[in-house]
Amino acid sequence: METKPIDGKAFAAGLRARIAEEVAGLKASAGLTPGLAVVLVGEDPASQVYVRNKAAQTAEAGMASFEYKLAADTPEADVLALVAKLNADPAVHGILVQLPLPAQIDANKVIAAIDPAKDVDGFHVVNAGRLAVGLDALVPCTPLGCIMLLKHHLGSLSGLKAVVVGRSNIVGKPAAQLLLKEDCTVTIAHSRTRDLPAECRTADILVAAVGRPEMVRGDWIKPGATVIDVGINRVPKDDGKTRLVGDVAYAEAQGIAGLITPVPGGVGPMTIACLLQNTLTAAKRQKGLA
Ligand SMILES: Nc1nc2c(c(=O)[nH]1)N[C@@H](CN(C=O)c1ccc(C(=O)N[C@@H](CCC(=O)O)C(=O)O)cc1)CN2
Repeated sequence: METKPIDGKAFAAGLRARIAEEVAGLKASAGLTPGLAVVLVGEDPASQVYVRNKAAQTAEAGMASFEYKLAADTPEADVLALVAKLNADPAVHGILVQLPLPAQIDANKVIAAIDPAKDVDGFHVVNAGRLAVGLDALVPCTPLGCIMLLKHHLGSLSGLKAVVVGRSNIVGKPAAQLLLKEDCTVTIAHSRTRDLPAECRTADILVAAVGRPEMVRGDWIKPGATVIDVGINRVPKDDGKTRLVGDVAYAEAQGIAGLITPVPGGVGPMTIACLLQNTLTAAKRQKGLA
């Protein structure tokens, strides 16, 4: 069987172009410029790259970008004060605090302080709860991107068996909720799941979001299944440099999976494109335009 790669980079570029067009239309018709504030605390190298890319892609889409870079030893109270200021700023429609945060800051407290209407990460319990009960919500960007890719390539997901490996609040749980909303039969598997390989082999759609390099082996995949690899793991190479691998052993999946997202170039680029989509949605809702 031929295994086809899902080109998330190209899909994300198309999505960003459509968002930019809508932003231009909103500016012209309603005088509204969506604004996104991104807060980075500390100097984690990967986070610095993600935040830089977020700011650049926000500006490219014609939105207003507000960047806040705070020192690694910033007290929690200062981050909460900044969030309160951004909540009250009418030019800011979306607020994102880059994760992970330094140890002195409780991420749950910071997320809880964000106005749910501006929570473009979709991590606030109000948005998680709204998603769970089927109300309009701001949905976490990475799982939203996974569902967009799946629907684009498979059409209807109704009736398909989906296994999500990983139960994080950021990816695993919302991905499962979104698949359920698409009428999939969903299992959330994790490190304590009995016979994880056998569970994975039942999946028409296998979502790997565990953060462990190449944990999902080729013989865990049902022939013809669609594999969505959310992992972004940096592993050492022989020459002392590093390379990115996913949570799925990509080479082993060849000839077994029907479709698979590569790492890099699969789910990753969808994260920022969906952040822009959420910012546009948040801005429109705040102005009563959606
Ligand atoms: N507040 C948040 N923090 C974090 C999130 C998030 O959604 N909200 N997700 C991740 C990091 N992330 C965005 O913040 C992110 C990860 C990966 C990519 C991406 O484009 N990956 C590329 C490869 C990039 C590389 O070379 O390192 C790909 O997979 O092709 C974008 C955004 C954690 N924190």
